Amino acid sequence: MSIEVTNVTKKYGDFHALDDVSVSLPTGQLTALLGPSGGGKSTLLRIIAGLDTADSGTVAIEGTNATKLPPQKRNVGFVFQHYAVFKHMTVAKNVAFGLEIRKTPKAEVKRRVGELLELVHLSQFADRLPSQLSGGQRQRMALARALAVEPTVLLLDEPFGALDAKVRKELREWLRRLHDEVHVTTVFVTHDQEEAMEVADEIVVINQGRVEQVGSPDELYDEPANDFVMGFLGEVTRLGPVRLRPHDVDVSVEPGRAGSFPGRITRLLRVGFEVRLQVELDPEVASGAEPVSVVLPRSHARGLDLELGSRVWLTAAVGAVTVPAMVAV
Ligand SMILES: Nc1ncnc2c1ncn2[C@@H]1O[C@H](COP(=O)(O)OP(=O)(O)OP(=O)(O)O)[C@@H](O)[C@H]1O
Repeated sequence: MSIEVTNVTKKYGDFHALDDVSVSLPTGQLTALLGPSGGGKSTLLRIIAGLDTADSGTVAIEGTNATKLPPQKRNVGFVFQHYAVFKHMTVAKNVAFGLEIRKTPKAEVKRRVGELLELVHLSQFADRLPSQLSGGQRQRMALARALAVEPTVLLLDEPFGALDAKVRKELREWLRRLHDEVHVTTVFVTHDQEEAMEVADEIVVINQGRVEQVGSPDELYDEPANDFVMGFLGEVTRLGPVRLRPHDVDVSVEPGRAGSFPGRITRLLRVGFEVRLQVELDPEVASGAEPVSVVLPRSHARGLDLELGSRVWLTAAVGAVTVPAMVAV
């Protein structure tokens, strides 16, 4: 394991920002710390980086107990959302900075900076100032700078947070490819589940200072440990005593299936190749419950001849992922 966080607790006054957190992050992996705002993701990242200290618990990096080591002795590189670049230095100089303060020979610095700029596709901008780059290019420069000193671990705190959706998406794909090329153990913080699902090998879901679940994107999506994880990773609806994904609700236009819930379509929306329904269940089976959300392929909806007001019977599809609803009907 590259990073071993064991029983870490961090309090601010009476408030538990992290409450007995333990996680193991394997070498060479790209891990996302995912969770809602204020959940403790950045605090955990800062404790791994050595920018903050835990009240109790330990952090080991590549087998070395790093709990009391200052950041510069941990061999970690980091990139934060509002990265402090040296505005008066060129892109190449910014990337070279870490190597120069380590007294790396000039020729070696030049070679390494050339390689890194190529890696992040900024070779043609080597002599520009950071202010002459786009936001996405600046973040790539920040990554090159963090990678320059060949860190054991790369820590990224919402690295693409301040960028617009399109650039964000491009950088995500690029980060994944970069990671596949250099294989440095990388941990990044995000509150965006799509970003985590798309980029990470493994996701650590953090909420209210605790780890809710650790797993691959598929594991989390298909086998959420609890209601919170399920709801955080995608749309969820309630059908009687369970919660499930809207595309896991089966629709029939005839009664008779065991355990089916009768209702009426109160909303029908075609979005691209799918149809989204809202179904109000009959009061006898679900008095006062929220309408059930259902998503089905357009061809399927057409086959059933569904319209606004149609009577339907809903069941959980065979093999659907379900978790118990908080309050049973
Ligand atoms: N220096 C501090 N003093 C007091 N409280 C703090 C401090 N730093 C963080 N906190 C609190 O600790 C909690 C966790 O903060 P943290 O920044 O780790 O959350 P986060 O999950 O990274 O959220 P976000 O996505 O909004 O950055 C928050 O409620 C925050 O207000």
